[in-house]
Amino acid sequence: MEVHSLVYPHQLTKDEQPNTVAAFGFFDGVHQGHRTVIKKAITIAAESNKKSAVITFDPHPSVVLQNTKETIRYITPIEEKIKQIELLGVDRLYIIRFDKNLAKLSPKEFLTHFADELHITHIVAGFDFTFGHKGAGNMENIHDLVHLNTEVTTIGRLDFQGEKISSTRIRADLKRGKMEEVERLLGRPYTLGGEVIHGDKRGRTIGYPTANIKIEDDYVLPRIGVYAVEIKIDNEIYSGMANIGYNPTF
Ligand SMILES: Cc1cc2nc3c(=O)[nH]c(=O)nc-3n(C[C@H](O)[C@H](O)[C@H](O)COP(=O)(O)O)c2cc1C
Ligand SMILES: Nc1ncnc2c1ncn2[C@@H]1O[C@H](COP(=O)(O)OP(=O)(O)O)[C@@H](O)[C@H]1O
Repeated sequence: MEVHSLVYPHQLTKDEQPNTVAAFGFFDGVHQGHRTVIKKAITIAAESNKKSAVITFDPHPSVVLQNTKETIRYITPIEEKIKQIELLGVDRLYIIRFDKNLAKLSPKEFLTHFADELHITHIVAGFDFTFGHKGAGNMENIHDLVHLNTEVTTIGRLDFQGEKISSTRIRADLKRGKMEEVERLLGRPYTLGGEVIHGDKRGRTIGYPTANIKIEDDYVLPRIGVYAVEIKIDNEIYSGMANIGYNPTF
């Protein structure tokens, strides 16, 4: 997968880009709803002999729009999101930096710059996707805003047990430790990654070799507790137990 990080205004031109079908959205979690949108773009691309792409943003719009000093946490911080999107078999990923200038673009300007000028001739997004200043562009008015030759496919709402599958719902489930539900909504087990660092070397003395994982990316962590886990080290999978929390005794 080719990954392109773009800042508005980008310098790419239509002639340099392949004819592309792109899925648009923030895609935090790359959950079942997101996968349906992305897979649709891949299918259309294969049928029409075009390249498939995902257009996403970083950081989350709320960082810029609400001017928050709080660290925003993600189900899939950007590196994890890249990994998950690549696993779906997407040809190209465009990561657009969400900043104040981007937020000012009208829906029409947004489409001209990030669809037409990237040679995107087919846009795929979910029923509730919005774009442009104050989210004024949506999947209804997009038909009046896109280039005449650009096609649009809208994916209907994907539910689980009568409720929309959404990043907000998954974040809430992670915080409550409802990991089975998280897995169903994501379509895969929740994963996080980090570097193994030295601890107090206490575990090995009681028969449990431990790996202390330093989480540097901004993950939404599951509720404090002890979890059954699988650990991947150098492409080898091990079964284990993980403690998310503190050392109350030491
Ligand atoms: C089987 C097992 C039981 C543990 N029980 C406690 C405990 O009762 N209180 C505590 O503060 N930490 C407990 N720990 C956590 C350790 O203090 C330590 O944080 C952990 O093993 C990772 O660091 P290490 O590199 O020193 O092994 C336990 C760890 C293991 C593997
Ligand atoms: N449950 C769903 N069903 C259909 N499309 C969805 C669903 N959830 C998200 N999408 C679509 O996926 C893309 C990314 O959505 P985003 O706003 O990041 O998701 P969320 O609603 O999970 O916060 C958008 O095009 C959005 O419309």
